[in-house]
Amino acid sequence: MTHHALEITGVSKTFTSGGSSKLVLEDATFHVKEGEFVSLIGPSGSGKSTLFHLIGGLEKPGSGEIRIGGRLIAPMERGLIAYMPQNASLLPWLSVARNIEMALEIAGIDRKEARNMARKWLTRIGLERDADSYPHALSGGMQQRVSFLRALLSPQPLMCLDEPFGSLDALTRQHMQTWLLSLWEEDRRSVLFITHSIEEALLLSDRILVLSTAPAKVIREIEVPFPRPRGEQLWSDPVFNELKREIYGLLTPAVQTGGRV
Ligand SMILES: Nc1ncnc2c1ncn2[C@@H]1O[C@H](COP(=O)(O)OP(=O)(O)OP(=O)(O)O)[C@@H](O)[C@H]1O
Repeated sequence: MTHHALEITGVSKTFTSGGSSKLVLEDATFHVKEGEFVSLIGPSGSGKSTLFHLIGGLEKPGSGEIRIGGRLIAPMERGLIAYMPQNASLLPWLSVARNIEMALEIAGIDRKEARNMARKWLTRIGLERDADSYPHALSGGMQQRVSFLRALLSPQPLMCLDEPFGSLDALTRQHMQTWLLSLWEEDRRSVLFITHSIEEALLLSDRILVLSTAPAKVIREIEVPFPRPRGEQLWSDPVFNELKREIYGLLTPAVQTGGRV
């Protein structure tokens, strides 16, 4: 029997602090198929990062089930996803090359082979000359590339990317999107991707889940119809612009609150 890469069923989460409590996720239910690229788009504070923390075992769900590769995960069970947080999470005391080698060694590759592979990959992403630098010496875009590469080379079949390009300037972000797309289209890992950019979601995803304000629910599911490989030619596709308008409409406050302001 084949399993989905990720299945979230009826997941709720309430945060309690200082005597007050906030329901952040209510009965969240969705899945990511094997090899599928799914984006979550929703208002700020709707609970997207919280969802990732539950999947990654950093927080405990209040109720509901999370299955990764068909297996029900225990609350706070870690190590089952390749995770890339909002800010590049490189180990500052290791060189760029060592940061990559570590991901490979964790995947069970021996040190010598990891070293060769890291050099090869750094050359592929145009950072061969930075292999021995420390992360702080790299620009934000370069750090994000290394951080993405670490997630890509991690052994877990599901990658969860939390707004990986949010802190980059518009031009670097566009380069990173097409770069990620070309790498991803080669081996099609299962991806759950958080973004605030409608264009980014349309360019990258097979499916987009639009979330409501907290407590977050999936208010619309959009199958993105464009064939792959995709590229910047999409920007001028009329269907792209139609979908963009539709999602934009779903994210306006009036729709989000059901007419209540
Ligand atoms: N550990 C925590 N304790 C208390 N409240 C929390 C905690 N973590 C998150 N929250 C609250 O849960 C809500 C959802 O936060 P979350 O970071 O998941 O939203 P988000 O959709 O990822 O937002 P953004 O798009 O701005 O990154 C927010 O109101 C936040 O303040």
